[in-house]
Amino acid sequence: MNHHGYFGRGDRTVECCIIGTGGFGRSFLAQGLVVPGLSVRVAVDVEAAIAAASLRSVGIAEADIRECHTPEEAHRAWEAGAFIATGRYETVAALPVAVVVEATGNPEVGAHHAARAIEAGCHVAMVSKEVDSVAGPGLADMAREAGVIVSPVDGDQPSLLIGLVTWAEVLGLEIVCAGKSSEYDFVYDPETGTIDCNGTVHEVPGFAGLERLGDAAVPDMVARRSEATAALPQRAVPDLCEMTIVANSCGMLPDRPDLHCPIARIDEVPSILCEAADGGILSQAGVLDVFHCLRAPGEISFAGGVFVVVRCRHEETWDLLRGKGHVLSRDGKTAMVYIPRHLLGMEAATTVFEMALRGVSSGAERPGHHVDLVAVADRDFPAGARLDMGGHHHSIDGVSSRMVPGAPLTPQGPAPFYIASNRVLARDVQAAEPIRMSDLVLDEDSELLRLRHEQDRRLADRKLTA
Ligand SMILES: NC(=O)C1=CN([C@@H]2O[C@H](COP(=O)(O)OP(=O)(O)OC[C@H]3O[C@@H](n4cnc5c(N)ncnc54)[C@H](O)[C@@H]3O)[C@@H](O)[C@H]2O)C=CC1
Ligand SMILES: N[C@@H](CC=O)C(=O)O
Repeated sequence: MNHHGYFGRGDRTVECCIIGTGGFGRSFLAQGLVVPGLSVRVAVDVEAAIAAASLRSVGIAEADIRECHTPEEAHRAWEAGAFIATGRYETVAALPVAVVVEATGNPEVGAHHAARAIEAGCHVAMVSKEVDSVAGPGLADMAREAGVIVSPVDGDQPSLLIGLVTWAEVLGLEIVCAGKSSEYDFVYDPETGTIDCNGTVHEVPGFAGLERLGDAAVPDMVARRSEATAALPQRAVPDLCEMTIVANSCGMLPDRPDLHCPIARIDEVPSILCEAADGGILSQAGVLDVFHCLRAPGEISFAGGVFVVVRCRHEETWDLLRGKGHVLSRDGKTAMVYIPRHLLGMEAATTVFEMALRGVSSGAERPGHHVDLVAVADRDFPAGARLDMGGHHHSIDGVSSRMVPGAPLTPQGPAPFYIASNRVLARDVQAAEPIRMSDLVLDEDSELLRLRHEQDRRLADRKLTA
């Protein structure tokens, strides 16, 4: 596909506002300086000074930046052609911006910004997948009614995987499994008997002999690797959150609520993430999962990329493809096709252009509510405990996540993970129990909760599919 032809930009320029100038936001700001037809002149963070510092950090001269605290100041700065830094989206909401990129990663704040941006007539590039996992299908529907689009964003895996899945579907390939590798590889060094994961080195003496699948039985090898690396986290909330968004766009489900998350070398994926009847670990085909990329120091990484494992139907073609280096399973029944990249804000412009120039989302035109990402207590919690969300993974200490069939909120039903986050427990919760809506002290002013109720209402009115 010729991307210039696909986007048909001509001499148009798309004006954007970035909200949240952290790791993702700054990568988008930096790219905004070099993408033809992309202008990112408006930056929002918790304080104007922080947004201004982010603008400077990507090379914008101090003299070209205005810190604005009122809509009038923002208007004047816009007219003067300056870069605008502000501490509140409301200050810049009236500016003639086509796309708001929401990248705070904060579920409550992200929900507020998405709702206000839709009201302002802007498309929303929803980097904050936390919001999407709670109310994405409803938001997409609300946006459509308002004549705009809310989309997952290229640069993060949900959008990239939706692209790969739909590409495979267009080509008539049968998808056995679709997913991504986890954010950081498991780098095993046989000389030291350690695994390095994101700079933390773990002693894994039991891993010797498990480096390669060879002729071993897959379920056995997967279980032994998992046991030998019990010290390393093997489930991460963002991974399940990302697969929830893909589920709601593509109508695919996980094989188990916490995914399998096997530890696998790149060339082993189609032998592992295939049905048990073909020697793999899946109980069915057409499911979502994640693998931890196992490699040796210095070996190439999967780079948190996305993949589909597809059924090899025409033996001769796949034999040819194997000869060209494609990754087939041991018995040749399945193959992995993959994109070993996710480039954060560096590649978000393709979603911005899809929305602003083509009037389409990078996700589904009408995402359904197929899956909820819910919270489960891993230990006992007393009433009054606060479920603080924190860290790079936006996780809650002592709480894990599951992907379960999507359903409207009820007092006895499980709470979406990011509705539970940052809330106080109204009653004791025992280990291994789901955290239920009635277990939480809820703030009825919550925008996230309002959006979720709106989604549930649209589902009941059959505006959305379940
Ligand atoms: N950092 C990464 O490697 C990637 C991050 N993402 C996604 O991007 C989102 C953001 O993640 P990061 O950039 O890593 O987070 P971060 O913590 O580095 O940045 C978040 C920014 O939002 C700002 N912010 C918080 N509340 C705000 C408010 N009320 N108004 C305006 N700004 C506010 C913070 O001050 C901070 O600058 C998350 O949803 C994450 O999943 C996606 C792909 C990769
Ligand atoms: N999807 C990101 C994680 C961000 O939340 C990654 O894998 O880098």
